[in-house]
Amino acid sequence: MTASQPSPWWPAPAKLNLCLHINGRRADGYHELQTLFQFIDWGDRLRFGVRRDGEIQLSPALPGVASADNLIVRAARMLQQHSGCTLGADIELDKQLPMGGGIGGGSSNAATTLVALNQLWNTQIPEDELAQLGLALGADVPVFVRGHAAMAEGVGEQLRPVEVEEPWYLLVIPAVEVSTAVVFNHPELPRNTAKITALEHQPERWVNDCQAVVCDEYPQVAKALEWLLEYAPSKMTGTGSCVYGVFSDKNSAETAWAELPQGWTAHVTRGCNRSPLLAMLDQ
Ligand SMILES: C[C@@](CO)(OP(=O)(O)O)[C@H](O)COP(=O)(O)OP(=O)(O)OC[C@H]1O[C@@H](n2ccc(N)nc2=O)[C@H](O)[C@@H]1O
Ligand SMILES: Nc1ncnc2c1ncn2[C@@H]1O[C@H](COP(=O)(O)OP(=O)(O)O)[C@@H](O)[C@H]1O
Repeated sequence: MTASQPSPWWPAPAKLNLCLHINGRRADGYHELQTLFQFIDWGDRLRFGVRRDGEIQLSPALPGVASADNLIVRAARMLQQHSGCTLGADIELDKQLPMGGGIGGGSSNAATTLVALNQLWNTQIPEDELAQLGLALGADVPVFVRGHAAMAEGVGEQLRPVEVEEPWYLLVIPAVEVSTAVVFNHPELPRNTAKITALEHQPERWVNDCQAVVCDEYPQVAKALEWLLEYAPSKMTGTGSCVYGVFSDKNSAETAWAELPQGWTAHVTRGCNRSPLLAMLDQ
C-alpha cells in the first residue's frame, strides 16, 4: 500500500488597487470606477479534500462570519449548483489577511475555491464562466479568478489585463475594519473624476478617490499614511483600511519597516502581475 500524497496548499493572494478613480454614480447607487488591480506575493492558503457525500465543511471558522456566509462555502456551493456536481469538500483555511482591509482576502478565498474545486471535481467550467459566477459573490472575485493584473471599469466588472511595474511594497495594516458600503455612501466622496484613456501607462495620475473620506473617518488610517509618506510615495488600497508605500527594491522597503512604530503591523511584499494562483495551476 502506498501512502496518499498530502493535499497541496492553494494560494489566495491579496491585491492592491494601484488607483481607484470614481467617475460617476448609477441610478442603482453603484459607482462607475477605473481601478487598477495588482496582486502581491502575500496571502491566505487553502487546502481541499474531496468528499463523496456532497457536504462542504470549512475549518477553522472565521470569527464573526457564519459558515453559510463565508465566501469559501458560498463559492463551493455555487460551483456545485452550477455544475450539478454531487461531490463535496473538506476545506482548510490558513488565514493571514486582515478582513475589511481593502486587500480582497474574502474575494481571493472565493476565487481560489472556484478554481481549485473546478479542477479537483473535474467540473471543467471554462474561465470566462467561472469569473462570471464569481462576480455574483463580489465585485473583486473575477480578477482573482483570471489571475492577471488588470484595469477594471464599469462597476468593476469590465477587466482588461495590463502589465505594470512590479515594485516592492511596505503594506501597513491599521487595526480597523472599513466597510466598503459606508465609504461609497459617504456624502463627501468625490464622484466626478474624468475617465482617463490608457490610465495604466500614467502612474503619475493614479489616485484613490476614497482616501480622503476614509482618512477623515478613521484617524488610524490617516496616521499610517502620514508615517509611510516620510519614506515613499504612498496610497490607500481599495476602500481601506490598508495603506502601502512603493519602493524600487526590497532593501529600502525593509529599512522603512525596521522603523515601524511599536504596536503597528506591516508586511514587505512584492507586486505581481501574474497571480501566485496561476503559477500554481501551471505547475
Ligand atoms: C471598490 C473595491 C475595489 O477593490 O473596494 P474594496 O472592497 O476592495 O475595498 C471593490 O471593487 C468593492 O468590491 P466588494 O467589496 O466585493 O463590493 P460589493 O460587495 O460588490 O459592494 C459593496 C457595496 O459597495 C458599494 N459599491 C461597490 C462597488 C461599486 N462599483 N460601487 C459601489 O457603490 C455598494 O454600496 C455595495 O453595496
Ligand atoms: N473567507 C472570507 N475571508 C474574509 N472575509 C470574509 C470571508 N467570507 C466572508 N467574509 C466577509 O467579507 C468581509 C470583507 O472581507 P475582505 O474581502 O477580507 O475585505 P475587503 O473587501 O475590505 O478587502 C469581511 O468583513 C467578512 O465579513
